[in-house]
Amino acid sequence: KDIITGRYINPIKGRGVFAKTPILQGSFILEYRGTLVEKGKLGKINNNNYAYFFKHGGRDCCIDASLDDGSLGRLVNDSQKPNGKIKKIDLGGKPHLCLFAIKDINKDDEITYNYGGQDLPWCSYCGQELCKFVHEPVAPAITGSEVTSAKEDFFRHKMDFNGFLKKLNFFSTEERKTWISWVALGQDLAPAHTAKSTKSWLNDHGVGVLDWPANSPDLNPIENLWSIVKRKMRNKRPKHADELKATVKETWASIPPQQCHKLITSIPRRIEAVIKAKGAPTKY
Ligand SMILES: C[S@@+](CC[C@H](N)C(=O)[O-])C[C@H]1O[C@@H](n2cnc3c(N)ncnc32)[C@H](O)[C@@H]1O
Repeated sequence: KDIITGRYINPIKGRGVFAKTPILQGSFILEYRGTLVEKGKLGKINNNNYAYFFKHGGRDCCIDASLDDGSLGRLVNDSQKPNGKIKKIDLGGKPHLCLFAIKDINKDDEITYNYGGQDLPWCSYCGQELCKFVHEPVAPAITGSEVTSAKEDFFRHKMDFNGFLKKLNFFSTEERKTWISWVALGQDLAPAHTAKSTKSWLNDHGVGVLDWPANSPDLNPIENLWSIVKRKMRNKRPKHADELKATVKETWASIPPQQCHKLITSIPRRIEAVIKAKGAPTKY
């Protein structure tokens, strides 16, 4: 941590790792730390942004760094022109994923390595105007537990859709479409959602909408989330509309991201249950 630091970059890229001092080619930078998960248990790893898959002794393994333990390896971003490379080092039979500098790195440069995918969502904007934005920090440095990523906030529930769109106002319409194409809006068939004006607004703004079967709240984890909010608010007695709004917001913000994550990862089980019940109601 003497030579590197974590820093919030922007709403799209989230956080990243930067050099605090020049780092010479060949130097050890950090270890990608987390929980080692071996074959047989890989199915239990939620497909998260912090899982590093690799082979060890011919077996499929993964370092699951989804738990924020304050280590910086989990914050290193992907690049097609990286200045670092992960090497697996065996210590007493246990693999360690170590990041080394593959070129001289200047102070304040972002540390990156190639995740190994050509079709990762952010690869599509390479070389475009948006690329500059993504590589230029726009926010002041925030470190430690204060670090938040607006994109994660959005995905994990804290930011509402309008907030997300506001952030997207940085971009041209075309660029916006690229980013919005990462997400699809899941909404039921309530008349307000299917109204002509809503549909044309979503269409004009390039927002994809998931196909949604009628009468299927058991497929939609938002229903469980709202029911948690309602339960938590049972004993609250707001006196007027503004107080009600504030209480809903406060209750919503008190739901830990893990709870949302749990609901999201239940989707495959929900789908299986609905198929098994041939479309009839399930326990969800
Ligand atoms: C291991 S995390 C890296 C740290 C992450 N930026 C954060 O704030 O927690 C991997 C995630 O970072 C984001 N990411 C990594 N490289 C990126 C890039 N070149 N452009 C945009 N987002 C990137 C993606 O959301 C990816 O799933």
